Amino acid sequence: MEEKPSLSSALFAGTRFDRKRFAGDIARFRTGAQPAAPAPTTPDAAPPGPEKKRKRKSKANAKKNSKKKKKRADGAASASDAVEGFSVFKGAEAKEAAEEPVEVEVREDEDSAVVRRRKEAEREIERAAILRKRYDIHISGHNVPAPLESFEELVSRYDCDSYLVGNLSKLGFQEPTPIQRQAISILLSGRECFACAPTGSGKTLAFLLPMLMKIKPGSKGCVKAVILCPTRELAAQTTRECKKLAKGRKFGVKLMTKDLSQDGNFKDMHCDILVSTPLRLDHAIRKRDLDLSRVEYLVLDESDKLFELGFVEVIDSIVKACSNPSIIRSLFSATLPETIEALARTIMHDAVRIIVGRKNSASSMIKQRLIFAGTERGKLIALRQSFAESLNPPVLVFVQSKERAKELYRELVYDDIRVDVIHGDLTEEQRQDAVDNLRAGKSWVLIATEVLARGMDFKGVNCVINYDFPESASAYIHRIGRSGRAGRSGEAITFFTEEDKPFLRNIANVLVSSGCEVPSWMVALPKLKSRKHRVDRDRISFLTDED
Ligand SMILES: Nc1ncnc2c1ncn2[C@@H]1O[C@H](COP(=O)(O)OP(=O)(O)OP(=O)(O)O)[C@@H](O)[C@H]1O
Repeated sequence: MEEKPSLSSALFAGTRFDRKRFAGDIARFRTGAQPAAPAPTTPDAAPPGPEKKRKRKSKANAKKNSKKKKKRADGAASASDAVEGFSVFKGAEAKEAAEEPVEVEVREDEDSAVVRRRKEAEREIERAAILRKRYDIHISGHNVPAPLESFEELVSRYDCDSYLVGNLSKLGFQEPTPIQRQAISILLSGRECFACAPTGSGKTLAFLLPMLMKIKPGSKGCVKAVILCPTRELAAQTTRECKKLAKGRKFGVKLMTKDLSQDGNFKDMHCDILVSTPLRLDHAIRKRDLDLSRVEYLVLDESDKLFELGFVEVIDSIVKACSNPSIIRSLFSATLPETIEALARTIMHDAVRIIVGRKNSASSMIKQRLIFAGTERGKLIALRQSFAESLNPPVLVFVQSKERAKELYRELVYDDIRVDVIHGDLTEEQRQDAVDNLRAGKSWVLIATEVLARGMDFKGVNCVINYDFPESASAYIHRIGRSGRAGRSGEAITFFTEEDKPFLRNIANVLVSSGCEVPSWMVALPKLKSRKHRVDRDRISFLTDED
């Protein structure tokens, strides 16, 4: 509890007025209108012809005397008190010249231009609201840029390099997903954001694309962007995605491996974008003199997980090491617990909060089922039965600990299915092999602990089985979110025993909020104080050690 103030102060420090970042706001203040995009030059905006001028002159003369009087009354005060925006129009020279009728006309033209721009801004706001409604995007924050209508707007509105647009198309991304529509425009306008969008909805591209558009490939020893991920597997996956998107430009994209963290010579390394887990990055900062003072972008992916447990202090020191005052920080996750949100709400400066769909809910693409298996033995029988009836690989099976992962693997390895296992006791290579084997179809079933629950993108995982009941609603949402990604449908089966029954309510509520049916007694169960559900379970394995 002690860490929060220091973390937050570091995370959201640097709230001084940044002219570069708020150039849009300054422009708006100057014109008095609120254009979300540069005001188009329409024929209406052209200066009036001579005939029009003569007609206006007589009208203007009628008003002139009263205006003159008012001007004199305002006098010196208006000149000296002029705030930045007004001084543009109210310099001493301009005042003298305003005695002439033609200047009054100019002012009228200016007035109509202001009105026109205001109308344009209103239309822009309306258009943005329609887009947000269509894509179920909810925002809070002021002057939030309009969501993208299409990837083409990256060029027309933000002057995106053609190589990047080409890469999007090569990757098969035709339309931005809702989170991409909103988060990209916000980050490109130089604003910070914290974003919550369903699993598999394209959050990775939502932070990679603006990053690649804003930073320039540079020289040795200058890290410009840092992406923090809670697990090594996710960091490796994000590095791969980033390289694919950056193809054609000489960006140095580096994954913080164990070796790099312990022996890396960062001063001589060309590394524009660094992807890491918190502990490895912290180690490199402290022991290898990694300089992060010129980082322009900091992304905390799976941010709620990063803030959990022992990571808080580490994240705090990383955030402090990224000391560039113009840094743009963003937080992304499919779950945004109230504690993290409350922290961000009170202290994030000028950040926009984006929620796509309903906060903390499962992807609507997943068909979810809860199955009562009675006992631990019952779960093993139910699993085998389900594989016998229909095994539609790839399948992910989640258990609550590495011991149980090993036990279940020993059970299933004798069955006629291609099964593999991943947990924290394996080497980094073994873990990566397990992931690659599932991706390549060499294994059909992968037994996993929580290490695979966050962010991992296996195309076409058809089914997630929660062999062990998840410890919280957010763990459930992330686990089952390994299926039903990028618009595909998926299935999630969760076994529960007598021991899990008191904890069913939380998960049943997730099912209800994503439109799945559950028996009414489940949601009527009493609310528990503890949100975490950790059970000492009987061993899975019925084999003796000699077997
Ligand atoms: N605009 C797009 N059009 C089509 N597919 C996309 C688009 N953007 C991303 N994808 C694909 O969608 C899948 C899921 O994306 P991603 O891994 O970024 O999801 P996520 O929202 O980060 O999920 P999680 O919360 O589980 O981390 C990936 O396979 C990615 O290639």
